[in-house]
Amino acid sequence: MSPADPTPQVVTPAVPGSFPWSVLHDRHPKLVAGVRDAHPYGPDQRRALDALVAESLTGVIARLPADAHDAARWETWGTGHYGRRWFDVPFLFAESYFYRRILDAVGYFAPGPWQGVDPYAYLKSAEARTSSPSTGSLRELLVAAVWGNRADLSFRIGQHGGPADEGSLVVDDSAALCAALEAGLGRELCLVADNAGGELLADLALVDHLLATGLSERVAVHVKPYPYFVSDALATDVAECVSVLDPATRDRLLAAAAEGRWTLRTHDFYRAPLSYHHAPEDLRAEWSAATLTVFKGDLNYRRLVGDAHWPALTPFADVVEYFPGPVAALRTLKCEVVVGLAAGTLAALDASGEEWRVTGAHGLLQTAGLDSRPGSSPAPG
Ligand SMILES: O=P(O)(O)OC[C@H]1O[C@](O)(CO)[C@@H](O)[C@@H]1O
Repeated sequence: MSPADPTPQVVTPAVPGSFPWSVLHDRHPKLVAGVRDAHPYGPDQRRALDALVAESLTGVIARLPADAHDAARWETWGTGHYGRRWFDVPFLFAESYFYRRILDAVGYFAPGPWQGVDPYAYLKSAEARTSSPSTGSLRELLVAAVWGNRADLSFRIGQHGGPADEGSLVVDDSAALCAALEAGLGRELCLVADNAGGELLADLALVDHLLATGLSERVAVHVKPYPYFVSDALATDVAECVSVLDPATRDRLLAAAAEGRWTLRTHDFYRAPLSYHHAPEDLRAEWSAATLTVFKGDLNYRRLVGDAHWPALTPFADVVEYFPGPVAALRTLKCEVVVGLAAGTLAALDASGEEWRVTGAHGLLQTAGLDSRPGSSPAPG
């Protein structure tokens, strides 16, 4: 499919038994039960969490309270979705808004004792403290950053247990990426982080390597502005991960931060229920100023390519042509969306009888625009 072809259908949770349907129907209730049981929440918070689950399963999507600090933002982001069944709206909206509503239910934004208390911190800390950072060559660190993306706590709540060892890369552009990095493409690198814990430790090992070897002069790690999709990394998670690193790596990273060579950034749009085609100008300007932007994880991939039923053979470069600079995606496959496969790979995966798109057994390291600056392509929805 070229950018001129009709855009593919947006993913929704409408079909019973489909993967997105099972996330809303099975995974979200389990996730809420886990959060509720792990905290000394009072009756109001418990009631609000249970009501949210009931609403998502059998009700229609309610608006945020009018006095929520971001009510206007969500009014715009959710245009056309309020009052509809949760299963009848785009999957990306249903998931993102569900996570926003959990924060409302537990009082994350309300003045009081629970303000700013990350409801997923208990999972993240355990993960950070039991994972070990990766070591090795540039390629090994890049590949470790792919498999680090298995460390996704919302994924663990689902019925699929990701295998512990390395799986297969269904697209492996690591040779081209290493060559480009060694030629200076990572000079001003932007890494859009995904999960805290083991994944973030792998990402920090990569960042440290790039800075220590001089392949990067500066690295900006982009994190979420508030808790999102269970395990997504916040600045506090970065601080926690730095604290469990070996002393030499920790000192190098702290020195890089102190000198402004390693920075943390965030942007409100990172918690938007929209693909990156819709990113505001200031965020696009940050990506565009980077010599290379690396997107980590499954959700970032969905947002980068557009959360749509792309034919898997669609070239990655065509789909991300809109992106304002060279780009790499490092993820394990935990949803139905994938592009850029070779025909033989797709045939073998389909013949395997596995649910290869969603189990996390497979990963990819995909690149585009390493030697050119792409222009623009349309959003799929
Ligand atoms: O943490 P990651 O790699 O972005 O993965 C999150 C994935 O989990 C899911 O939310 C399902 O629980 C997927 O829809 C999503 O793509």
